[in-house]
Amino acid sequence: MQSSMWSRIRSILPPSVEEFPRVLGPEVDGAIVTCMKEAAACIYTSNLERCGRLGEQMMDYSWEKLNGCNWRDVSRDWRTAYSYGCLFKVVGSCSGPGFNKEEVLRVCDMSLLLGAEIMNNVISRIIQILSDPFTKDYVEPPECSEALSQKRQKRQRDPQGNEAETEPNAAIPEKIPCLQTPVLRTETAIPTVRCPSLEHFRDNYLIPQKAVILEGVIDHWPCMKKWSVEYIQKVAGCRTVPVELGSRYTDAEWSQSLMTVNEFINNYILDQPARRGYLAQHQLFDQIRELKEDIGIPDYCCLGEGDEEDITVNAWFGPAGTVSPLHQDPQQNFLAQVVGRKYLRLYSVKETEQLYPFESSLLHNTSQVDIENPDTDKFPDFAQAVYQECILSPGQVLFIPVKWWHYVKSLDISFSVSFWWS
Ligand SMILES: O=C(O)CCC(=O)C(=O)O
Ligand SMILES: [Fe+2]
Repeated sequence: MQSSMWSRIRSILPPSVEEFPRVLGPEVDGAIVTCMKEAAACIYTSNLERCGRLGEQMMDYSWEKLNGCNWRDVSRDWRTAYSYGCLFKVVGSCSGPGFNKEEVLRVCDMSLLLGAEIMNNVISRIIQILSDPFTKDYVEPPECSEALSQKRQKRQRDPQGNEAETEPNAAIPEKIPCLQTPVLRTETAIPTVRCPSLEHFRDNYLIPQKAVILEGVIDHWPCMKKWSVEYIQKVAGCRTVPVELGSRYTDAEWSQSLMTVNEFINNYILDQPARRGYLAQHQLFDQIRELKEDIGIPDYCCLGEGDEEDITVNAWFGPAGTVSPLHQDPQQNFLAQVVGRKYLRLYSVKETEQLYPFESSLLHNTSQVDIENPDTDKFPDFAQAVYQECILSPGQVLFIPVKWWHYVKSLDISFSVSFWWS
């Protein structure tokens, strides 16, 4: 069984040990450099079990370096060493007995999430092989199938309590309530335009920096028909992703954790746990190619000066009730709503003083005000700040001008995709 998987992985590795990369950056200890040389040699002497063990050692050792300081200070050399460790471990696991696809995928994802790109994206290419149903030892991961689909129910309730037939792709379980839909005032409503021309959008919204909801611009994206909790589980269930735990990132007890999409969905979407979980601000589409094929890039991004590769595409997937506290970002944003609804409140840059940004450099782009329950003694000018708001529904794309403050709360199980561009 394993031989097919291993032979496909072997075929994308360099043909001889001489062609295997030898160099790790100068910051990496000599012991790890030696480990790497030996592990590489093991591939070509078919000592694959030892290769896997050495990979594990490299991962463990580099792990300490990756976690010993702030993420932004972690050296690229150590991230590279970590990824080589992952590669060797994968070689050991795919070639030996007891091959466990989920475990191998987990190691690959750890490399994508924490490591650096190595050998022309070899880890992503291994993931492709693992995900290819025509590779002989492909097995449907148990968590991705039967047991979970049985957990789901066929009907949903709207906030008023009326029963509605669920769309075939909605698959929202009945026990997850939707939040009460806020009632919006017409004076504060963000305007909506249908398929504006590039020039119209540029002249009326981009240049004057005005928020607007675009309609009809993502209807043709496959995600609009395909995405549901069930589909995400099918395509990505066994993949490891970062999840934010806690009500909001400004809370003291907020943290982040790595878990599989199945664990996230079972524990934080299908169940109602004490802590909220949110797969937030993650570049999921760089990690999972199949999902990237379901989305596009809004045409209006071409009005920016950057190239398409400079656009940061983030996934935001979570239950009803996720909150992104009032904050601003340094780029223009198209927030595309694919599944469920979100309430958004926007304040222009002009209102900044009345929003009381935190003073620390880490949180200076975040307001101290809890906008749903503002402390008027501490933040007396907040009530005067002028805002706009909307309920963003599936198929709508909100343009949030650069540095505009935004507060976001999901009203249903929700999946949005944001495009940060300049
Ligand atoms: O949807 C959310 O929770 C936050 C989205 C956001 O802040 C962004 O796209 O910049
Ligand atoms: Fe944001």
